[in-house]
Amino acid sequence: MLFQCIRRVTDPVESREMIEDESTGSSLWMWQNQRIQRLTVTPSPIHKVSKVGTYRNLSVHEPSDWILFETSPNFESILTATVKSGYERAVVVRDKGLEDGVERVIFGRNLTDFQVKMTFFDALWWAMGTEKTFQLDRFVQVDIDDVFVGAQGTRIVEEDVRILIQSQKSFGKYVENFRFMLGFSGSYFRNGDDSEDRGDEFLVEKAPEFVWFPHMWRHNHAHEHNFTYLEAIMTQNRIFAKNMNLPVDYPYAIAPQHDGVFPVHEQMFDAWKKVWNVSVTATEEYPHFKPPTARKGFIHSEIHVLPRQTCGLYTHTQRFDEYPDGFDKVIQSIQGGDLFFTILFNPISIFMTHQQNYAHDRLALYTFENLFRFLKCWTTIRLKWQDPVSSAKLYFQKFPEERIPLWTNPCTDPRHRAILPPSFNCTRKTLPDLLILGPQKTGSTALGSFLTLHPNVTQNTPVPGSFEEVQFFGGKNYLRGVEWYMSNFPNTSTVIFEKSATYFDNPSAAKQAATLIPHAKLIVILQNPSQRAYSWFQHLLAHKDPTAVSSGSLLSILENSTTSSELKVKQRCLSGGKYVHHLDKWLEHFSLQHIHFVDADELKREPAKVLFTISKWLDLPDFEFDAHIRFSESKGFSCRLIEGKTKCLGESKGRKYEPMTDELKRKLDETFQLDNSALFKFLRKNRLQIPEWLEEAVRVTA
Ligand SMILES: Nc1ncnc2c1ncn2[C@@H]1O[C@H](COP(=O)(O)OS(=O)(=O)O)[C@@H](OP(=O)(O)O)[C@H]1O
Repeated sequence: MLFQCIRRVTDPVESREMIEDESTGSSLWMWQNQRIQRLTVTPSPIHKVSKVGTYRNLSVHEPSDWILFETSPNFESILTATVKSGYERAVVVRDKGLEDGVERVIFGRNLTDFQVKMTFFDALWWAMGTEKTFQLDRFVQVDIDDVFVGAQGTRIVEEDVRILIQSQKSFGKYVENFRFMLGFSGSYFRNGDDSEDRGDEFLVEKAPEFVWFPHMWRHNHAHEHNFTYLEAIMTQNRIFAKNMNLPVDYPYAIAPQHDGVFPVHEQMFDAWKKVWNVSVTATEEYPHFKPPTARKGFIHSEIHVLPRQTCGLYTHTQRFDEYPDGFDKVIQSIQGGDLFFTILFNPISIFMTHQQNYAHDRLALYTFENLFRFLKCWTTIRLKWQDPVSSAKLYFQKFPEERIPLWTNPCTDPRHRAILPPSFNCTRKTLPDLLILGPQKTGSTALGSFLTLHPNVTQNTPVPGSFEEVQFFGGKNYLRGVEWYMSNFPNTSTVIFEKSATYFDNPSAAKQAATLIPHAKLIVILQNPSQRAYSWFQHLLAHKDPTAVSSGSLLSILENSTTSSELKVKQRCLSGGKYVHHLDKWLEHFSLQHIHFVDADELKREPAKVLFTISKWLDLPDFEFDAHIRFSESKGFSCRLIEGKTKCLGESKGRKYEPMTDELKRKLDETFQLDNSALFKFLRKNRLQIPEWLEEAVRVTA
């Protein structure tokens, strides 16, 4: 409620309490504990989806707990109640802002009533200023899965098919171009009694009336099979479709029980593409079956996965009186309940139904006819059908942020674990416990190599093409999926870590890492950002980066960058050093207790001490790092001692180059001044060790 400070007076006519807002001095008056008889959507610029002029009479059993507003030239009703005495008052009022210059929409009640709820969303869209761009089109697709699957006595017969065709035509009144989409597993064709077999035959005779899409040959669970087998059974289904002249016009398929779509079974995706050229599917499982309102889409391996909705009907719901919890639940869901709002909120709704819902009492036809009618009656939205390829295009245009999936750990979710291919071995540890985030050029390789000296610690197997790093989160490898990520880690019970110095300043890495490995610990190395930038520039020179080479110096890049390649070099040199800026992202997803900071200078100076602290933090048994790390005079850095031999990092780590000029150092220190001071404050506030270089940097600029 907007109003907190109120004055009560008693209305002599209705003996109800009238309340005046004193907190703002507003002249809005309201009535408490009202019973209302009718609700009418009043003309107003705010209504977008609610159809103006529609009204409904409320039952006498409705509670008398409504708060109503008195309208006036300053406050106009946008949803009007008629009360017993015949007076009209506002359930939702628009404050035109004439008193204090602020326009508002004020609700006197919670959002349980669907008209109030619709008005609330209209008001939200209005407040966000979306009224001009607001789209009223809603695309609806009704899939009838398993048109041939079902036990005898549950299946459709010829008459059901006739009614289905009629309904498809009559639904066209509400949904432009409406077509039912029929999913088939050919092996079950003519698997019923005589009348049901005739039903199947008739459906195939009438095949061109519908849009068809494949499941498997039988009701196969994809996760149980490899590519070869999946290819074979899909091909069988394809031959069936060809022999029966089923028009499979769109590259759309549905996996039985969504098995193989999420968690992704790569081999099913490959077989789909090879046999059916599939580019669109839908699932209820991403990111998870529950809650249905949070379902999303994603694109993987060029297949567009759209979210799929349930409509309260399942294979066992064939008759009105058998509906679990009573059929009233479905009616409530249609009449301003979940089903109604599913269509309202989603630009594209793909509903799953089954053949059985169109047999016997034909509950699906009842449900959708009433749902479409109800929507048509109460809203201004335009219901349409379009093919799944167009829907996928539209969906990912509207929600581009959903294109890249957010991988979860299927092994920790019983529902997902049950449909995992055997290649996902959840009995062994497959994901890292620790990430060394970098940033780049801070000594992350040295730290990782020293850490592997501990017998209870293992690193990922080296990945070719990315300096041995996995570079999964926030990078191209992320698109290769969880199974690929897991394949980089050995089967071991020790602490597993990977270091990808690209993670720290990547904008997507924190969220992706937290979604897959929420309990992982993280290490961040704090290197003087000026030194880090210079080291990165040396790295570019060593790799003969044309922009770095032609610029002549980092100073020139900092001062004169204009071209996009120069700006990119500049950004790459500077970005990683903006510690607090990037840390904010990681701290959105991980607690500070999960993050350990290493001073890069200390790592160079006293690596064994740094490693000792880390092993304590990781709860590892004591290990004498001292005895396994030696300083190499020729390298100028500490190296591992393995079987008596000094093993230093390669030439690209600990390069020999001229030190920074004073001028460049000044310029860089100046550039990082604010970032350094933010890092200093952050560490001090959280009682974390402040590196000497940072103390110095802040002192100099203070
Ligand atoms: N023990 C040891 N051996 C070799 N190098 C060491 C060591 N400790 C820290 N360093 C410093 O590490 C810098 C390279 O950092 P990274 O490994 O994080 O670089 S990378 O981003 O992974 O390429 C590298 O930067 P450059 O000196 O510019 O080559 C080193 O300064």
